[in-house]
Amino acid sequence: MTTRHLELPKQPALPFDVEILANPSQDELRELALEHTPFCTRTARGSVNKVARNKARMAPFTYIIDREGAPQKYSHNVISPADADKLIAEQAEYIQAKGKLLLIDGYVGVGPRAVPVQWCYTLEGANIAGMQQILSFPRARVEGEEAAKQPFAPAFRLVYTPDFFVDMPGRQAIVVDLDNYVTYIMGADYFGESKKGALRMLAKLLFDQGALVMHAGAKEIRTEKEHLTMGILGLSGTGKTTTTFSKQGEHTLPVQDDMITLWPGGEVSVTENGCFAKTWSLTEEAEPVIYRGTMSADAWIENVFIDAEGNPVFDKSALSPEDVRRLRDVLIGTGAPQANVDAYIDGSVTLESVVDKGIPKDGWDFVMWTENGRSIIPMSSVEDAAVLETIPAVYSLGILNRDEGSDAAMPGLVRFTSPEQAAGYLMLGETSKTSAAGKERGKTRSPFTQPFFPLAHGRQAERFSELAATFDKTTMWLMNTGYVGGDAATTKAGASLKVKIRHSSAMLEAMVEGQIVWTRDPDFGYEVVDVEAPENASLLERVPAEILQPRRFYADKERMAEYGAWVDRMKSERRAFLEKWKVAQPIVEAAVNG
Ligand SMILES: Nc1ncnc2c1ncn2[C@@H]1O[C@H](COP(=O)(O)OP(=O)(O)O)[C@@H](O)[C@H]1O
Ligand SMILES: C=C(OP(=O)(O)O)C(=O)O
Repeated sequence: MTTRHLELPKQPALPFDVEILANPSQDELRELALEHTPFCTRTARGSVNKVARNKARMAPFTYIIDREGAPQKYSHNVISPADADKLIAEQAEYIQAKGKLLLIDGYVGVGPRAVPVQWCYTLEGANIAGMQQILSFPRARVEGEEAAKQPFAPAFRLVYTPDFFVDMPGRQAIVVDLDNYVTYIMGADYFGESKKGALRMLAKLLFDQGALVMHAGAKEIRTEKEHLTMGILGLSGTGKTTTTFSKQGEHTLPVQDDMITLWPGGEVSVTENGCFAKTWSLTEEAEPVIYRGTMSADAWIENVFIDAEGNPVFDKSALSPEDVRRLRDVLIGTGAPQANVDAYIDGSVTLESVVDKGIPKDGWDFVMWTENGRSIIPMSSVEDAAVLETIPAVYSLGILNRDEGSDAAMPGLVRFTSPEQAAGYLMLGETSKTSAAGKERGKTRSPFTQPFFPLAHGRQAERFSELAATFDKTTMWLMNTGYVGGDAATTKAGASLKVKIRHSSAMLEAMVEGQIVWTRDPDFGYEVVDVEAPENASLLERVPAEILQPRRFYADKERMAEYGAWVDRMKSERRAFLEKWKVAQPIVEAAVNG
């Protein structure tokens, strides 16, 4: 297969008359961060942690410049060119007044489909620059040593001023210029805006060139005969990173944990030279690569709780009044109301009075540490990583749905029976909201699990259908990485089941090895593991039958009425969602009835 080279836009010269600090070393960036980034400290392990105001990406404050007066073309909020120009001019004044700009030149992707990107930060963003330098591919690797000494010609630019507050909702704005491939980030201080800023523009650029950038991890599967790629889509927090790094026998090599690009013929290209991993409940035993990377001296971490001795703590939840006293300046400096902080310290307000079922009331978020702590892990520390320049074609594509709640009835593993059915479920992008999505809980649907796809979401379904028609035989599947019949609160009492990482890994392994005997689900027409088939006995030793077929769980617990209500509701909600996006009728029918 010949790889077509990309048509790339070209950025004009930098429009700022300031001192440029171009491509400092990691050590220099660490020193700059410790000096200029607020609430950035060195941990006892030697790593650098930043406590940020934003604990997640801010979709409501992200605006695409709409030059045609056609907001329906985009999936994000839009902003008029005049309003955008005003914000961009104010940001330029801020940069002039600061007098210095840090540049990180690098690539999104590697090999012939790599896109050159210039990330620009005022000095308070030095930690973000340090993290971004690791996740981007270095010029020398893409261009070769000699060419990398020549002036850089970026196709995309990001201008990131974390502490420049604007007169907009939330005092922040992420302004996306998809016509000129520049993103301006003002008043946000979360690293995810930096990486997703470039990846969002990549999604537009490559969509126009016939591909689909997917919110998906990937792993390479090596059998004696073939090398193949498995793509794993999922909303934030559903398990892409965990599944990418879990092992299925000795034959799986991690490729990417967040975004891949799918091309005609099932060709795959990569985007990042590492990952921005979650650290919540991290243990060495369950996630050795992420744990060791996070604990290493040269790690960049964000929003991780650091104890009084300077050590990272990954399962911190409620803060005690003593914790809050110690962290008073950090908490107030990152947005906690001072009066509330002091009332908590002096004991006039208690945890129980401001937290309801684990969710803090407005103004009291600071009493519960965020579950969206993060760490940057370079691909170079992933010992068994695949060769990223040459990724084999996709042969297996799945979607993760972290189901949760009394009506969590998605089977542990589903195999789709037609490309239309798979396209429908990908378009539905179902999951239960996770910590990474902020305070919101409950079921959500996000087309292709990709809320930051900038063009109208329906276009993802169209493009996917076109691409799927060019794939070789590709297995498409869904895994529930959450619960059956309940949530964490009900699992201990046996009223629900948790789909554990080892269960998911066992199901994936059996599927990769082609060992599973399937049976048709009577309600939805997709296939599930046949728990009666003797060929599936070894999988059943590792995964409960009630996870493989949740209908059995509801039957055992005499909850079939609930199960029946779930089936009816899913059918009508799924149909309504797909019809709202004007998805083609054969896809709607295949997703609803099989
Ligand atoms: N069955 C499972 N599969 C994958 N992750 C699971 C599972 N059960 C629990 N988890 C936990 O859920 C979280 C998933 O997060 P992560 O893999 O970072 O998601 P993503 O990369 O999609 O944002 C991890 O903390 C992981 O330990
Ligand atoms: C960083 C993000 O994605 P993920 O949680 O999938 O890493 C994000 O959506 O901001």
